[in-house]
Amino acid sequence: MPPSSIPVLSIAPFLCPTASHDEKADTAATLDAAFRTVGFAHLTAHGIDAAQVDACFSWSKSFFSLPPSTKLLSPHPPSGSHHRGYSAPGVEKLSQNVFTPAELAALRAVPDYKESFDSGNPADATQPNIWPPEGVLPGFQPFMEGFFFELEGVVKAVLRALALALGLEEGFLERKHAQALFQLRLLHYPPIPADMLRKDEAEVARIAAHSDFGTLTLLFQDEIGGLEIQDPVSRRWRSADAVPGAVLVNVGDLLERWSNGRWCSAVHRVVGPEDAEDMIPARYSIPYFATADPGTVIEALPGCWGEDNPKKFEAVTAWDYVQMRMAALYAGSGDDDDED
Ligand SMILES: O=C(O)CCC(=O)C(=O)O
Ligand SMILES: [Fe+2]
Repeated sequence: MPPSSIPVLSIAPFLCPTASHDEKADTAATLDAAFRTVGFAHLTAHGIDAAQVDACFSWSKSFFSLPPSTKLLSPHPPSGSHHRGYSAPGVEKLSQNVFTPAELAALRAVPDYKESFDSGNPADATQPNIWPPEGVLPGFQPFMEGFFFELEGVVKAVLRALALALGLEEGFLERKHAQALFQLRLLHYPPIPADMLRKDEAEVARIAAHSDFGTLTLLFQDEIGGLEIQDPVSRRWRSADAVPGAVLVNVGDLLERWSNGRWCSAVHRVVGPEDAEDMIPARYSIPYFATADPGTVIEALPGCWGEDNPKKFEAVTAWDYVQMRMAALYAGSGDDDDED
């Protein structure tokens, strides 16, 4: 496994009102290059206090440590289109590290061994938040609502950089995300026997290889590791461990389409850490999924097509695109997978 070669760049020029045009242009060009080749970048100077990120991980641990029956008081609805609340991994006794043959068999039946809690913009009427009942984890809801809006600020800074990279007016992409119908997800991968996650003969993944649906995803992860990104050209996997103080950002499928394939939505997965022996420890991560406002028409952006580079995709609204992807995801499965 080659060491991570995901570019690390400061997004500060798009958060600082006094940044010069040259500083912005440099950052925009670096981000553009990263998204054209890797589809991912580590962003430093993103403006979110380390203490806030730590606090979010603490809330996540507190939530997932609740008894299963308490977590299920804020259940993710059975439909795939309302992405809020708690989704269980489908096996019981999550917190135990002792696996009986029956439990191992149950584990094998679970494609992605993880549990999650999703929340979104409190103003999103189509997907209302589903919080734990009053008295369960006081302070959790206000923290998540505040953190949601902090992360919105980072997404918007990235969108300003991307617009500039295309020679567009800086607010062009940001305005297409004005409603901020985004999704903040807490993810917990419980401890699991190491041999079940061996890459060659993996029986379950922490999260199977996939690409994200929307425009951009931000990701904070703990130090356990295991996130891998597939190189879009060579198809080789490279590890994408956390860079202290940075947030990872990646291109989603909608942005790949919108940019006419200029920016790549790279396939990624979470596997067991390489040096794990008997048990792979728990892992926590915090993805934040951004997408364009539902009525936005997604067709090749200016600067992404021309005579030598024709439009590759038909125009579609952001809403229709998500519906189309959801329909494909849930077709025939009859279950409630929670892919983003
Ligand atoms: O847990 C991680 O590090 C990655 C999560 C992810 O890729 C996703 O939820 O889409
Ligand atoms: Fe993902």
